[in-house]
Amino acid sequence: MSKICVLGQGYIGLPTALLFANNGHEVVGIDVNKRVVDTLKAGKMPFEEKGFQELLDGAIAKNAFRAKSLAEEANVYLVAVPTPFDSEMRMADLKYVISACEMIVPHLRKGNLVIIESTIPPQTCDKQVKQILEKSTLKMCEDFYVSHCPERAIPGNTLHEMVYNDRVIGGVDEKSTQLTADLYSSFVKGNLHLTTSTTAEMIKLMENTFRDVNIALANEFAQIADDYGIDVWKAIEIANKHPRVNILKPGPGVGGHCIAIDPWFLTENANNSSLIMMSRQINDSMPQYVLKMVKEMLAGIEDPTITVFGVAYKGDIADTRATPAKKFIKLAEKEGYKVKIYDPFVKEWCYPIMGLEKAVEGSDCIVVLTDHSEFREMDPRAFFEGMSNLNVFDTRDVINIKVWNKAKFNVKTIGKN
Ligand SMILES: NC(=O)c1ccc[n+]([C@@H]2O[C@H](COP(=O)([O-])OP(=O)(O)OC[C@H]3O[C@@H](n4cnc5c(N)ncnc54)[C@H](O)[C@@H]3O)[C@@H](O)[C@H]2O)c1
Ligand SMILES: CC(=O)N[C@@H]1[C@@H](OP(=O)(O)OP(=O)(O)OC[C@H]2O[C@@H](n3ccc(=O)[nH]c3=O)[C@H](O)[C@@H]2O)O[C@H](CO)[C@@H](O)[C@@H]1O
Repeated sequence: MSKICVLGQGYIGLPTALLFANNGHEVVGIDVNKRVVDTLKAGKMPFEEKGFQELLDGAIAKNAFRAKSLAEEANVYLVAVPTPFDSEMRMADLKYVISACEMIVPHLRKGNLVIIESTIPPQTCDKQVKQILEKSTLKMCEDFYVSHCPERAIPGNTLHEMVYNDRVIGGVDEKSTQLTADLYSSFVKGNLHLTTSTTAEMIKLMENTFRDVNIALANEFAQIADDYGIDVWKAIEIANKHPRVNILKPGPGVGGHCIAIDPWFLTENANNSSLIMMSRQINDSMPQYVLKMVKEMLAGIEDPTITVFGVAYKGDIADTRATPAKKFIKLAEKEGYKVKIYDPFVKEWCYPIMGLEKAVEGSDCIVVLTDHSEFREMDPRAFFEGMSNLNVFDTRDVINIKVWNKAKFNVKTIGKN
């Protein structure tokens, strides 16, 4: 059994802390946000996902988890704080990782293990983390151990993937790797892949960059297909029957906490990363492309009102971080459109979210930006009466075109025009 201090009680740190607590360890969850700590102290989850509350209840019942604001002595420190993108410098902003490591320094003792789960640029463990932790006067690899164990669970299915995904474990030396592997084997059922810290840092970024570049390719294919008047979705489906082809889906752009950010962590120190940067640019330009297509549909309508269906960054979750919907809405407003929003998952956002009927009232066009399952099954005859014009533009190929055509909608889909 280890005593583990987990710094950062967010989407990643909290479920990780609870998995350790439910599997034989004593865990202290540390967060600088008082609201998070108070909510946990009251036995409640600060955010919702499948299975989280049960895991918290289990950890509390075992007396294996408590939350507080300041770090304390432990055998293991696990860092899961944000690593946002500094858009001005085009670099990872490591201020939270640095402050978390500084919080550990006064408590660091011989034999301790420090694990960074936050996504970090290559060599962060070997350079910045080492430099800060050695302020304790202890020496890395002699007195204390460090590893990077990147988190690769997908939002929406976090718990399952935390337990069943393979894990990459990269220590700054072999002992760090082994200590970390022993610890994670207490709850991980996937394989543990042991490597160096710099390789582990690189692997995490490569995975998300691969996805970003693949989506950029799909988005470019969609625009080419629009020029030729063919259906890119069908074309991708058939191309993917090839045993060595796997093209992802086009859409309104790439959102979320990771895929739109992590590729930049690879470019910050690279001599040549033009493909990665170009892919970022293509994905970031998709809201403009969607607006161009919507404008074509609305030609001739004066002062149009549009209704956005879905502002979550992807389907069936309430997460709006870095959602491409925000850029689309800003561009549409700049164009002079009145924008109303419906999202069955998102309850509060920087723009007001309306009930379905109110959101479509007086609207000239529905623009589907998120692939929520509800949109797949939707029959517009249940709510379209108050609309001024019957147009729908689908950026996710999610609506049932036959059903919408029956309701007399003019339907357009990205990559299908
Ligand atoms: N969310 C995901 O799906 C996901 C998946 C894989 C990897 N990651 C990576 O994991 C890391 C954490 O992401 P997240 O989504 O959990 O972030 P989050 O914003 O949900 O939570 C981070 C928490 O850390 C706290 N914090 C900040 N500085 C602190 C400090 N010095 N000490 C203690 N707490 C501190 C914040 O108050 C916040 O509650 C990031 O590097 C992210 O890129 C996230
Ligand atoms: C390599 C990988 O799998 N990494 C995952 C990823 O999780 P995520 O939720 O951020 O990832 P996605 O589901 O890819 O969504 C991102 C955006 O891309 C859009 N999209 C997606 C597929 C597609 O075909 N066409 C699209 O347009 C989608 O709508 C959304 O806006 O990063 C996490 C943190 O590092 C990882 O932990 C997690 O494993």
